Amino acid sequence: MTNSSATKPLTVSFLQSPLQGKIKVPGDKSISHRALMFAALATGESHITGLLEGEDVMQTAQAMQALGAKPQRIAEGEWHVIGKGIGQLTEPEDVLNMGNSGTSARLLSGILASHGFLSIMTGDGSLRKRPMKRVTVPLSETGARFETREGGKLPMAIIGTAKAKPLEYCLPVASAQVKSAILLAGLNAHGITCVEEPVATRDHTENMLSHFGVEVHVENLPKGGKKISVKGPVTLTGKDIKVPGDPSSATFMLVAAAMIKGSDVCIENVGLNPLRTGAFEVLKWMGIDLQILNERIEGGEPVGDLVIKAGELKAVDVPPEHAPSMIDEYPILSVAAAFAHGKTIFRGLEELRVKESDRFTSIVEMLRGNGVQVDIDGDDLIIHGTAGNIPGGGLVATHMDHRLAMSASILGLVAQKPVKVDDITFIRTSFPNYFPLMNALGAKFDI
Ligand SMILES: O=C(O)C1=C[C@@H](OP(=O)(O)O)[C@@H](O)[C@H](O)C1
Ligand SMILES: C=C(OP(=O)(O)O)C(=O)O
Repeated sequence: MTNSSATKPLTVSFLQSPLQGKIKVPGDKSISHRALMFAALATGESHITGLLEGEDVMQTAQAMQALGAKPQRIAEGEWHVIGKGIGQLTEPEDVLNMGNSGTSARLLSGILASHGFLSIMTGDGSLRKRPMKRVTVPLSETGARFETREGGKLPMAIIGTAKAKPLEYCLPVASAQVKSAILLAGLNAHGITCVEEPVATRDHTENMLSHFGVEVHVENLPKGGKKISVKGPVTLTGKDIKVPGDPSSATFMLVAAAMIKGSDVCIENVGLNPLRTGAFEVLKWMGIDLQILNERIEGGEPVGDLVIKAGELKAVDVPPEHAPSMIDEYPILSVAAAFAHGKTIFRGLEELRVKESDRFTSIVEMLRGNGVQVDIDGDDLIIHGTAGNIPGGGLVATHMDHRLAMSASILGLVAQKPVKVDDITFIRTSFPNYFPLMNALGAKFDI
């Protein structure tokens, strides 16, 4: 299914009517991956509700099954997992295909580094272009071996070790995937594994390890970074996990509602982990009436209901240190910036170049191809807002990137001439019911 070559284009025209109603977005993708992986590493049984059943997470489920754990679907979003225990996964009989999913590939590399068997990992055309050296270089220090294609690309062979050495590593890039890979390798190493991150990134790994009974030590550093350590080998005990709605998915609806006149939308049960909500802050800086109601803690993560009303958007200048808390939201926030009044600057976007597509370039092409002026200054993006008058009329190349496809579809709803999106199929990787939910709010996508 992942390597299916059947593309599905879509043409989107200006939407004359507002978006209204109350919806729930599917489960958080980052938390869903971790729930399946950690449940597989735990002893005993885990029960997961609200799991995202997008293709990326299903690749993780398949991989954990191929490694000997037993993930089983009970009902929509409800899964039961019989774990194997730390160090007890078993050699897969076939290649592990991680599809389009960087999180699956990188986190699993960490787990497999400290298991003493051979695995071969691959992915789809997008994932095979993405850099793996960021995990293979530090993980090699455990004693595991990684044989990659030229340039550190998938497919790769992983020869794990049951006698992994604990690592001490300072992240050269702000990446929760790299941080998590190292911590996961450390779960089955003898001694203290310590990761230092100069800028705080999403902490779902740390939170969920604690939830599974692992002692995780987190030290806040003076300049905003963190030092995280675990002493291996550890034991994880099967648990119940409640996955909150995905804030990254919710942002598509929020931006659409912010731009479309008269809109008034409520999204219930959205994850509000402060290391994920940078986009919500930016929408408020842009002048949008976004309220958070019913804030509560569920399954160890803060959640709440978001209520947004359309309004006038004004330009913002977003500093580089804000990037990790909204890294996946730049494509859709770029559409908001193009619609806004004034010149928006998004600073320090180097990490956007190594996502499902080179998102830095994809965003520039999407906007310029639809009549929006965009300037580039190193890793900064300067978007000249059109004050609600995006010309449109372009064809957006989505490059196997779900977030580009959703962003382009929303661009079409507010542009003067119809916008063509070359392929919407990859949306299934993170947000399988995106179009039905948007149409429930009144988007009238013709799919
Ligand atoms: O850890 C995670 O679940 C993720 C971390 C981020 O990637 P990086 O670690 O590459 O920044 C993000 O872009 C990705 O969608 C999910
Ligand atoms: C970057 C993303 O995911 P991944 O790295 O898991 O492919 C994303 O979902 O935007």
